[in-house]
Amino acid sequence: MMLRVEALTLSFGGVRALNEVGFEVREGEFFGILGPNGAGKTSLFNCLSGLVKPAGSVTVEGTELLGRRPHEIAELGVARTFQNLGLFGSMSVTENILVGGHRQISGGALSAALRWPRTFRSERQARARADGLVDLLGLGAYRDATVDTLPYGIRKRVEIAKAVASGPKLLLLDEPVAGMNHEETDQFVDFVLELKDRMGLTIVMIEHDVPMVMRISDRILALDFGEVIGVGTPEEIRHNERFISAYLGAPTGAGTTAEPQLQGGTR
Ligand SMILES: Nc1ncnc2c1ncn2[C@@H]1O[C@H](COP(=O)(O)OP(=O)(O)OP(=O)(O)O)[C@@H](O)[C@H]1O
Repeated sequence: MMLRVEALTLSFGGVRALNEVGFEVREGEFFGILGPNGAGKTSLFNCLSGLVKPAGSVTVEGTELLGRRPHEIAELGVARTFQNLGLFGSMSVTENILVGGHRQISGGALSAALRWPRTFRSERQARARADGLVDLLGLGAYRDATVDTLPYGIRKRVEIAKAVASGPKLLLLDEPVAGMNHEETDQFVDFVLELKDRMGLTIVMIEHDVPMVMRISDRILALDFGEVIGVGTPEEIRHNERFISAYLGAPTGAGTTAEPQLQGGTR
């Protein structure tokens, strides 16, 4: 199992942000996380990336993550993007990717995808590697562009390129299409699915755009008030009564499907 979360519980004072949360993500899955504001999605990601200290267990391919520091978790092959762009705006696309790839790898999915030799150490080689990633991700036209000058959708791609430059096996995407228009969102979906295939990634994604999550995910975890209210295929979640009422704020009649009403995810 790529990711196994068991009895994850996190409190802030009297607020229980996560309550006995458990689920599993299989290798190669695209796993979406949905829930209204305050459901605990960001808290969950913060647990997975070592930013907070919950109770419970989180294992990646059998290795316990809880108790490890964020850089140790990154070294175990877990990469993350944030809601706000984590880029150096005055640096070029390639320079940003070089920063992301500072954790040198000598094998793994990225090397395989780009056919790199097993050991690859020098600055020149690191640059060649970043160039390869730029091409792989269709960012060639922007290679030397300063990040601040690029459209938002492209900057988001650069951020993801930076996150995967270290050759992770598990990628955590935190609201990647927030702030994108429909066209940018569609392009992003194509981009991220190709990236996943090319690099053999497992992806876990938080996103408020319910139709997009339904479209892209193999399976979905639905959270509300820090608890799991459903895990299943998009079709199963779409018909899950607890999920529907969490989004609409009231119980709904039999046969109702959530999707037409679900655009924002706010209560
Ligand atoms: N640092 C904190 N201090 C106190 N309470 C917090 C903190 N972080 C989160 N919470 C609370 O924990 C609960 C879960 O919040 P969280 O941010 O994880 O939800 P979310 O699903 O990511 O929401 P959103 O969609 O708005 O980002 C909320 O009640 C929130 O107010």
